[in-house]
Amino acid sequence: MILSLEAVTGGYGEIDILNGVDLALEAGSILTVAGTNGAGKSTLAKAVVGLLPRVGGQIRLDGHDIAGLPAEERARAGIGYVPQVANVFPSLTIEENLAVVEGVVDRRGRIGALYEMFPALAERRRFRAQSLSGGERQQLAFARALMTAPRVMVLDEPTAALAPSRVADSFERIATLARTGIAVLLIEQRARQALAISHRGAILDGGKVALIGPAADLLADETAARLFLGAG
Ligand SMILES: Nc1ncnc2c1ncn2[C@@H]1O[C@H](COP(=O)(O)OP(=O)(O)OP(=O)(O)O)[C@@H](O)[C@H]1O
Repeated sequence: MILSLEAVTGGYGEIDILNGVDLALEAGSILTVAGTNGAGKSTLAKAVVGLLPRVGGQIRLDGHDIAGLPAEERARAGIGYVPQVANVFPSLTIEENLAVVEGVVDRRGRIGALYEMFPALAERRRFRAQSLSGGERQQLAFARALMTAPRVMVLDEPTAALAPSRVADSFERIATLARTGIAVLLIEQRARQALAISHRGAILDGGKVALIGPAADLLADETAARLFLGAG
């Protein structure tokens, strides 16, 4: 397992939002985390990447406990993150947004590879990020996270800001990413579509994993479907 969580707790103030989460993710696989609003999905993403003020339990990357490391060190260790609200620098150009990412080996080569993966960004490389659509900004945030060649990508609702016509493309890109060996922790409201490209799925409820298993089993599980998967 490239990433494993054991009895992870944590929250923002006194109250725990995560109440003992156990999860494991294999290299090159996609694990979808679904659940109702407020279940703690974004909080879980923050716990993994190091942005939650208070975390307990164990978070292991390649067997090493990283729960005590600050976000920059987790990024350096191989964890990429695309938050729900795309974090790009609006006044910088697309190329500058990629060029300013720290800790990159072979910056030119990396930017070239990412332009191949995101042709829309390549076309607009000299434009400021503020001129991009929501979906393009998401692509830029994605590309920024990939600059450091992460081994694990944590994606918090990557399709939320997309026009419906772009959603399938985005899921396809995520599937491609996993085929390159990157492990993907995918937080999604569009649970059915996300599970369709995932190896495993977990349902978070009240800050705990209520159900976990192969994605196909979750899709076929009537209780999961009724309670958690919704129409998406
Ligand atoms: N920065 C914060 N400070 C305090 N409480 C927060 C903060 N962010 C989230 N919460 C609370 O933590 C709980 C879980 O929120 P979280 O965003 O993790 O849920 P979620 O499952 O991602 O939901 P959604 O799908 O709506 O994003 C909610 O009760 C929310 O109000």
